[in-house]
Amino acid sequence: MWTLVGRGWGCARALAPRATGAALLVAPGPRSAPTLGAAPESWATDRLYSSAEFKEKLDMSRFPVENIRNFSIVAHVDHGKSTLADRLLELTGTIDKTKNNKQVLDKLQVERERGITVKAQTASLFYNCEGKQYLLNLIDTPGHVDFSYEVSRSLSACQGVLLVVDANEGIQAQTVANFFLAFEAQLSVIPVINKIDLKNADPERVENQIEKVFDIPSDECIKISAKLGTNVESVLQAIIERIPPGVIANVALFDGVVSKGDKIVSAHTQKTYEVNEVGVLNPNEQPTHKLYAGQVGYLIAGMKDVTEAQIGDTLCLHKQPVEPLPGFKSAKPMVFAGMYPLDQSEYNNLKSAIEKLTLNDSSVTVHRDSSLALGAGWRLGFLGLLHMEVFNQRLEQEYNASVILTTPTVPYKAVLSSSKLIKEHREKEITIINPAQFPDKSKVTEYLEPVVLGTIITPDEYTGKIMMLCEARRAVQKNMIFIDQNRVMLKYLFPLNEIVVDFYDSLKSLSSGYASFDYEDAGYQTAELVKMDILLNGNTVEELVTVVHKDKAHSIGKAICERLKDSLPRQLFEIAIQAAIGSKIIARETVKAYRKNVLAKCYGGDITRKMKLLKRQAEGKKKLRKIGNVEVPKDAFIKVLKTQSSK
Ligand SMILES: Nc1nc2c(ncn2[C@@H]2O[C@H](COP(=O)(O)OP(=O)(O)OP(=O)(O)O)[C@@H](O)[C@H]2O)c(=O)[nH]1
Repeated sequence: MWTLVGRGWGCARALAPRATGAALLVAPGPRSAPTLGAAPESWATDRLYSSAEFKEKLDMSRFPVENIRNFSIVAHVDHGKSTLADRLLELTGTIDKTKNNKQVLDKLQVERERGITVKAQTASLFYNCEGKQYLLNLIDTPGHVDFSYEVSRSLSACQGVLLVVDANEGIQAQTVANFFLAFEAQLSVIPVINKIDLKNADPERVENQIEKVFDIPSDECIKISAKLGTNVESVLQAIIERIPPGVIANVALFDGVVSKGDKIVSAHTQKTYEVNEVGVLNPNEQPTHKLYAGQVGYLIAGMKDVTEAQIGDTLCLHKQPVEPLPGFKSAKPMVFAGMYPLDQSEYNNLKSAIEKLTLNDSSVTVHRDSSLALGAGWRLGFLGLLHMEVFNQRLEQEYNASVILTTPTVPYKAVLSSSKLIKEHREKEITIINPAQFPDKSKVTEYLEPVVLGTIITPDEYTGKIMMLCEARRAVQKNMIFIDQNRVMLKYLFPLNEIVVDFYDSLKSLSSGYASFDYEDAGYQTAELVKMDILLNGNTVEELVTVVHKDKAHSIGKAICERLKDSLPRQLFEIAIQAAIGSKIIARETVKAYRKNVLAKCYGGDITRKMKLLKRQAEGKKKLRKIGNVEVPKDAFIKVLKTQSSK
């Protein structure tokens, strides 16, 4: 039996060009490294494992479980994971040293542009140590909080991690989060202090931080410069010595052999497929005909779309059913936003672009939605704000799509008291991802909002300002320790909606960029939530209904009214813009009456010019949405919907 550990980018790439039959990445592959795992014994050890000759003769049956190590590299953003991965690939001969390799595992355009890793990549390295040939499966991981789902997914396939820490910056918020993910998964953690070549590097200080925060003896830290390659060989040694041999890898074979032509069944869908191809990723797909227990590889079967290729699924031979292995926790969207085509005629193109992109990123949830002002569209769920931005950027870059993305919201819950509503929803506790569906207070026992446990690491001098920022965001302090003489680690419980829009930017700007932030899901807490309506001359604007915390209602309502005032054109009569909770008005702005005379500049009697101007005015009106007697241009909605903030 095999478990489907990841689909990865490699899989999606394979899916797209093949019109029929789908690629199923059973094992996101590692890149191979130097040593003669399966190479003919006559080969010199420095022979490149990237060579065609090696790949052709690759015989995976020659790697017993005790010679396999599955590991991930985890780190805070920019601490050097990808650079270390490049060096490991070079050192093991997987890629050519002479080629000035830079972030070989980062393949998406958005990754190269933003310098971040979004999708976990993997590579099989072959390494020769003291006469033994090892297969090291390296699973590179994203750096940003939003993608910690990819991190956990990678970790579940490993027995150990390299925890990379920048020798100058030291432990950052995400280092802490990643360490605990690995610790909880009971993995061996090898601390690697990187960038020791930097002028301001202070590896001893970082060693002490590691000992203090993670309780790892400082002499276990390996000090390297991934950029220059200094001491990277010791990392390979440590992988072999400190990480236990592993059976499970990214697409792990737990038992038996899988071969081309085998009939397999998915425990998740119960569908049967024929295996068209198996192999390893070296670094691209390299067919091997067979994969054996303990090995990691990929598999191509006739799966038609990603929903059939569930991460964590168990695959087994058709005639030998097994108990499914425990699956992986699926990613849970934490941020929801509306997405609409800029022009409705683009709806179908955008639909197909979203479908293709979600093939590659199944953690995005998609529900059809429509808005009177913005037309037909979708409500998408993302893992976090950066995830949302990256998705949007990929739509634009890879599919040339122009979209309107509305202000993100979080999933609230309501415990219902009205038996009619309970019957309607078939459950007592409902999740609300669309503010328009927020149930009235008279029908609920309580409302709940998602909370996260945030970790902030900052130089001491900014602590005061940061504490004020956190308090303004309704956060509750849980812990505060000095991790060395001048760095503080703060832990706060935040309502998710308070950090979803601009918390990270505010934190960065008030700490001159020095504070780092990470968060983990901490469930739900009771909250005094209210539904806020925006009215134009007494009529509710459905698009602008929001759910807000009672204490923030006034400031948010005021901000929306002001923005709407700035973006609404004057009309022939006065317009009252109001924010209301139930029948109570909490904010108001007024747009004065005005008549736009498009003919004002037409002196004399050129009738054709006058007609043209009147026609243009009429066309402009088509883009307006009438709310009561008030005409609202689409642009006004876009401005308000896109810039609303949680303050
Ligand atoms: N001086 C120095 N710079 C390094 C070293 N290792 C990495 N860097 C630089 O640090 C920056 C970030 O390195 P990456 O390898 O992209 O970091 P990463 O952790 O993979 O980043 P994410 O994918 O965004 O999480 C790059 O500009 C690297 O060139 C090192 O040992 N010394």
